[in-house]
Amino acid sequence: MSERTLYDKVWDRHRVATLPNGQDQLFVSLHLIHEVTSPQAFSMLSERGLDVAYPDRTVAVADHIAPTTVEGRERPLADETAETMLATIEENVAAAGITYYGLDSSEQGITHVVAPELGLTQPGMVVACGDSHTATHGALGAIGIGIGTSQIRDVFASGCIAAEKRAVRRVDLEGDVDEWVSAKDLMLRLLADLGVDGGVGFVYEYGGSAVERLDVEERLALCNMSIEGGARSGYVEPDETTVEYLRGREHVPHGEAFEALAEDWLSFASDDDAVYDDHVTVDVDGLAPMVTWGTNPGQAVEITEPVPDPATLPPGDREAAADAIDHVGVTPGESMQGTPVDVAFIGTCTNGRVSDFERAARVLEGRTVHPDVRALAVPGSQRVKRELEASGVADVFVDAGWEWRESGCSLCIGMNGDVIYDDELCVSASNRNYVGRQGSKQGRTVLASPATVAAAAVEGELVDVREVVG
Ligand SMILES: CC(C)[C@H](C(=O)O)[C@@H](O)C(=O)O
Ligand code: SF4
Repeated sequence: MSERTLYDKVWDRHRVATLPNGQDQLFVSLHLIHEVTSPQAFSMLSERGLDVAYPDRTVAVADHIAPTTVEGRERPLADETAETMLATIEENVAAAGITYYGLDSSEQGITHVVAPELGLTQPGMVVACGDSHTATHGALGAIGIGIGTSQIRDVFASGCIAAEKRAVRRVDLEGDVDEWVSAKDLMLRLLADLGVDGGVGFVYEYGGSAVERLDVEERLALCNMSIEGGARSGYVEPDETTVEYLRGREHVPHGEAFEALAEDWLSFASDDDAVYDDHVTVDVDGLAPMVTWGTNPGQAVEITEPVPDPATLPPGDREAAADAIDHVGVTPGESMQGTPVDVAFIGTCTNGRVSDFERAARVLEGRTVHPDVRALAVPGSQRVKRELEASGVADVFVDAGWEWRESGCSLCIGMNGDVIYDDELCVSASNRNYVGRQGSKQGRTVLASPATVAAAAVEGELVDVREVVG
């Protein structure tokens, strides 16, 4: 059969049945769980006297509440709620026989960082997780689906979810960009163009010259923020870059078995004559580094551009824009350059991987954090942390005056005690900037790439990283 997109192919491979209500019953290849959204689903399962059907397809981590200091990880945790969440997932995974990367595991980290780096996520899979950033896994040519509590229960009980097939929008990002402009910048451009609801009802297939050149870590950052644009899933077709990324990883086979599997993986790429429901092309040629000016990820501009005057925006966006401008304290008509920064944060399932820290370290080399800035580096996983410590990148951060922490979600969502205070402004390599997201209602979050965060940490204000590295 031809004319199929990757989404069609993965869907067809995993569809078990069509249900009476029109939804499809979809078999889940890999079920990732974490301490925040799994407890209730486990309770629902035991209320019905059911066991986890496929413990060997389920992998658990502790990430959201993970303290990021060694002392903070001592049990019981200081925060009672966090301790309860941790104790609950420990009990549940032990009873079900599920692999668990807890706080003392050398593989602990954020779900969406751990699964790709261990080769658990593979092309052609359906990856489900009770977390909206499950789209991340699409970077490897899988379909990542963020699911709710009752669906987590369903996967536990049957290995399947009931799901509706979405429309596929091909999103081509075309053009050449500077080496200091990353996937995060491309994504913020796309979000600014299409808005945070622009992708509702769609799955995004990312392509075009600017995407083809991205390595897998960059593709992970891109797909990660699909949900910020309203698309439940987003993916990049598997290619040789994908295959080489997975070669040698812990959960993929070796030798001939790998070559055979790789051939199957590549066959999931969309057919040349694949039919799409919609097609968007974004010209990213010469794009400057992006920053958000508001309180949603689509309120973003190039660092060289002015913050828009709400009156010039589409009528439906004006009120939110005016509120955002008021909250963040920026001036329409002026660029974000020169905005003072209190906190700098690099980490998360968007930009907490090895290459993110490496690129930021190139900015930090020989420079120090501005005296008014608190700078926090939180590797996305223990594996990322180890690798950066072995290569000397961690030393660059520490020498520049950053706090070098243990892995977890940390300041992305502030559930582990890492927060900003009062009306502090945090320039952050994370994916969400809603009011209160980082733990303070008056707090302000500016989303940017790791390189831009590093440059701001050094200068004490938002700057064009290209000027800092000169
Ligand atoms: C806590 C969790 C359910 C949530 C999500 O679904 O994404 C979190 O990871 C986030 O980023 O807001
Ligand atoms: S790092 Fe942030 S976005 Fe990612 S799973 Fe954790 S809280 Fe959610």
